[in-house]
Amino acid sequence: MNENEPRYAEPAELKFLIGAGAMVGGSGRYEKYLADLSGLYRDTDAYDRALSADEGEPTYWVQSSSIENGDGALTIGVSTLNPGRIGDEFSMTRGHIHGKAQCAELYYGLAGRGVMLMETLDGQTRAIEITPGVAVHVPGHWIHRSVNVGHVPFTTLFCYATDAGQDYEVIARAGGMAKLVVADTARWALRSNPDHVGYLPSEAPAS
Ligand SMILES: O=P(O)(O)OC[C@H]1O[C@](O)(CO)[C@@H](O)[C@@H]1O
Ligand SMILES: [Fe+2]
Repeated sequence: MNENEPRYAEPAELKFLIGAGAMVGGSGRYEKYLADLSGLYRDTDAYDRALSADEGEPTYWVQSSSIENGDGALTIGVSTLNPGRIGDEFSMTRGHIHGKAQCAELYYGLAGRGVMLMETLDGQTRAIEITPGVAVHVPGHWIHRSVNVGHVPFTTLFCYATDAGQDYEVIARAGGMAKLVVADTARWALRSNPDHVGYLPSEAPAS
């Protein structure tokens, strides 16, 4: 280490502008647009129609604070997912399992109404609704995806180990997650994904 480099990371103050789905004080930001989400929704005709009517707003955006690296470091941030439907599936994130599959994650609802859809490689599913004040503690080894089942942007605060990493291939190889979150008289319901061919437990990212 260079002797002029600070020995410790500088603590960060993070301000959550909840109505705006924004965080001040972070170090990174990315957006995902509908065009980036090809193959995510089962109804490809509905996806193509939505894409041709798309006005260029991101489907979701993520701001985060990562102030150190390596063992023990945390990434903290805010993720905002716009409402909408493609066919009868609600607007959702890509979903992933952590590259270090044993790493857990916290999601805390700040605004809107969403569902955290979680699945294991051996075929278990859980779906927990998140509204402001509700947190979901996602354990290691669970694939997870946020879904906006409301009418307004769904914003969560998240926190995970910086070196956890995200693996998107496990879902892609399985033909999507096992369950879809679809519109229903009870607002939302789970339905089996006809294209899902099952996860292979041996496909878990190396931990
Ligand atoms: O990485 P995905 O699956 O596109 O989803 C984005 C969400 O997951 C996170 O990457 C955190 O794991 C957040 O940034 C955000 O809430
Ligand atoms: Fe995650």
